[in-house]
Amino acid sequence: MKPSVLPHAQPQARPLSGAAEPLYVLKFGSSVLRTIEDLPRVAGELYRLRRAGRRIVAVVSALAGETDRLFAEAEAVTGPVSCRSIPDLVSLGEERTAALLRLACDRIGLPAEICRPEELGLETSGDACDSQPTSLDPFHLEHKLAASGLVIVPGFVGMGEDGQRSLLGRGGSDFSAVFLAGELGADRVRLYKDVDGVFESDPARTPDARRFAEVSWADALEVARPLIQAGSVEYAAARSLPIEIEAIGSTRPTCVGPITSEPLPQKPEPRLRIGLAGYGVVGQALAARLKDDPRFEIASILVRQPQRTRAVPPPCSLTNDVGTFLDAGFDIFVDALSCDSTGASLCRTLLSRGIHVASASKRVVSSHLPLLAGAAASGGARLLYSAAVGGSAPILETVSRAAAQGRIEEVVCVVNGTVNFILDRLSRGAGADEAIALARAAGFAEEDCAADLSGADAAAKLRIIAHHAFDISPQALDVTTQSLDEEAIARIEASGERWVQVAHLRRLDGRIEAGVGLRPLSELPELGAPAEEWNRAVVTLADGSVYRCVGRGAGGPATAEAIAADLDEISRGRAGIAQDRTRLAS
Ligand SMILES: NC(=O)c1ccc[n+]([C@@H]2O[C@H](COP(=O)([O-])OP(=O)(O)OC[C@H]3O[C@@H](n4cnc5c(N)ncnc54)[C@H](O)[C@@H]3O)[C@@H](O)[C@H]2O)c1
Ligand SMILES: N[C@@H](CCO)C(=O)O
Repeated sequence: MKPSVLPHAQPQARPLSGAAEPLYVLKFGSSVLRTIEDLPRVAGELYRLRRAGRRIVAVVSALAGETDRLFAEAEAVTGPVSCRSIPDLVSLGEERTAALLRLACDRIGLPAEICRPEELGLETSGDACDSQPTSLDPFHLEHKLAASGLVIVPGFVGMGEDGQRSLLGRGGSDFSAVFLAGELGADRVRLYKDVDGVFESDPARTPDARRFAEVSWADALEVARPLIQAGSVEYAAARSLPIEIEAIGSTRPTCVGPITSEPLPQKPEPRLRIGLAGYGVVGQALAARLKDDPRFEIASILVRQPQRTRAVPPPCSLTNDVGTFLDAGFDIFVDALSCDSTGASLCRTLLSRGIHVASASKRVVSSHLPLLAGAAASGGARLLYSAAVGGSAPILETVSRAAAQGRIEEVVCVVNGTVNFILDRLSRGAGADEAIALARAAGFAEEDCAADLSGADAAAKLRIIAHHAFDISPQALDVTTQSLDEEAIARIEASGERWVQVAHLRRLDGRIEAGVGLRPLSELPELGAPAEEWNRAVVTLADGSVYRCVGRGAGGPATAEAIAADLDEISRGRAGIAQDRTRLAS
């Protein structure tokens, strides 16, 4: 059956200005954003893709049931009288989700902007509550995208010919996303659903339904009508625009595009088992983050004191015995320990046995990287450690991306959340002891806070950054440090200025100069204004091009998100994960 194609206006697709990074338009509807409990997984998916260097327009629907509730509320006021202004009320559902999602992004240190209906430039025609998009003026959207790389757009709403809000008809957020993708010339448009693609029939009712890897626009209109809004499929067909349909965390979207392939039976993927060492600030935040992720199961947790009460109930029993910890059997080891010797020895042993490792410990990674990389190579395992540097600020990814483009000349960064937090508070009149106590209470500081204050923590991170920037061994780098001691604090307080602990790497006379020092922020305009525990990095190449990134440098949720993205990466390469868990015992 051929789709009936609506007569949409078809302006030429325009790439966004300065479009270096691929642009993805993603849509999160009420099947994946049912309640506020679902926000962390959606924010995590956005974080994962931003970290991988994608620019994102994220279109959201109202939370489940919200649109019906708002229509009913409107009707309670209007009765049978037809009112043009119903979209003003009903579109609040999508605006609320956009604001909630931005909060969830902020919590994990992912900058995002919201493009409100009046700024979006999406014009519509037809009935106010069942309109068709006709054109897009992306001026504000482009501006916001250039500023943060992630723009959240309330779906389902546009502006009618009379300049008032209009609605795109039920399921219209799909249409918002596909239309924006088409008009912006996006590299991908993906609609996230609670099912992993398009099936012959609803897998909730027919569990053995087969799944399409590819389904044509016309066939999608036949088999996937309840899943994808028809208008968006018709628009995509008219523009020859492929649409991806997938569940969060999936690696195999259905492509709704030019062809239909034979559907295949679904094989559920077994969960990946995680051995989590450390159940403090980071370990507990990771357990909370993975609670509803069907891909992972925390199988074993190693701690110092199993009897202590924890704020996040552990998903399995805690042990302080390494043998018992290992006996549970797992595919991935997460190092969230404060004890370096235990962490280093477990990482090395497990990597050599083929167990993948995600580490949050800059001390372990900066001191043992060549050894650990060797163990990973011999065991055929992956070693990831994004969380060890910058918390959720994707500093290592940004540096690696820059290094792939050209010769790095300089890296200037803020990489210690605790010190940045303290200096920020000092500049706002707090006393040093109070600021340090607040940083500790927030879970930013190391077990021994002296490592933060002395610059040793930043120096360890700088060594890892240098490895990614200049391909040198972390241990080979000499780093000068300056301590935030009483004398420095007195000098900073007397200056009345905002100071930063800045870490830098610079090519100088054929060697790499590296240092961690305290400077007034006014001397470092390129750093912007990193507030509280936020970290940032500015990477400059020999040709003058500049790469930047920001994120929360410390704290449970941000650090756990970086680990979750590492776990996601491991899960995506799961073909390489051996299923023989007896390796642990050997
Ligand atoms: N807190 C942060 O903001 C943050 C951010 C990024 C990285 N990190 C790193 O993550 C790791 C954990 O940090 P945290 O803040 O969660 O620390 P934490 O002190 O809150 O927790 C440490 C955990 O390690 C366990 N532990 C310590 N020694 C042990 C031993 N010998 N055997 C078994 N268990 C042991 C403790 O019982 C505790 O569960 C550290 O390497 C830290 O540098 C922390
Ligand atoms: N103590 C560290 C934790 C993140 O590595 C900091 O404050 O930056």
